[in-house]
Amino acid sequence: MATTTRRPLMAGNWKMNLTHLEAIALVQKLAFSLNDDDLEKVEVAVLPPFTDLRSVQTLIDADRYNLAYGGQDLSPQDSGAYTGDISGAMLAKLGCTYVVVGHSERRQYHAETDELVAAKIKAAYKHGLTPILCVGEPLEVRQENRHVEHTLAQLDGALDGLGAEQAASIVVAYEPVWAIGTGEVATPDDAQELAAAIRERLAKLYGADVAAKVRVLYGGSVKASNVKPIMEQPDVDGALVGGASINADEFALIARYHRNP
Ligand SMILES: O=C[C@H](O)COP(=O)(O)O
Repeated sequence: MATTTRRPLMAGNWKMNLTHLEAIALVQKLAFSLNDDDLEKVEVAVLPPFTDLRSVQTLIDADRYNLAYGGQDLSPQDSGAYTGDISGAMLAKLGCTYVVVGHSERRQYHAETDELVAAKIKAAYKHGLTPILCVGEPLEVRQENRHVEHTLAQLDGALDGLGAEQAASIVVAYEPVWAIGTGEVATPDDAQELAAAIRERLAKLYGADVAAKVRVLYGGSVKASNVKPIMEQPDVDGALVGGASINADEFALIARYHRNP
């Protein structure tokens, strides 16, 4: 496998939390908790609800914070009669770098299929956004020891029709559903097993050079107290953090995990 230096990404998925005023307070606090050295070592991104994005954009631009941000979902369509949906063009106009695609909560509560996830990934690239593609198995699949094949099938489905040039910049988040919001975190070995399997599949699909560039995150009950051993795994390049990311102090500690003893 080709080796390359991948800058870790710590992305905070706020889910359906925080008003735009609370968003401003959190981003300010987060920015003050991280120094230039932290932000050189680790890329830090926030993924607020759509209603917060304009405020987050204005604050980050005005104060020149070295923080990235993005949306939690996008429509596969460019525009039109799709009530309640948000297009990639709208997110791009707000200065978003990232967009989460295929989160298990979207798959569960909005019946998102792999086909739809693949279409959303293409829409993200069309509008210059970097997808954070979420894959991962539910508890019963893990209990049947089919977690690797399940997760790789989701990956194959999501990447269907995607070229190597675009695949090289995707971010893949391995999120075992049983670890999301449950307090039950995967072991560092579990995270490494799937991160390595994802990279291997990317190498098979796109070649070793592409696979070596892709950042693979772990997500599921990440906290300041458990992030370091997960980040020490060779194929884990960051974390997609849910609950702990809406507390600025905790998320800052996660982002500067490298300072922890
Ligand atoms: O997107 C983030 C994941 O769903 C993890 O959420 P959590 O950290 O609350 O378990």
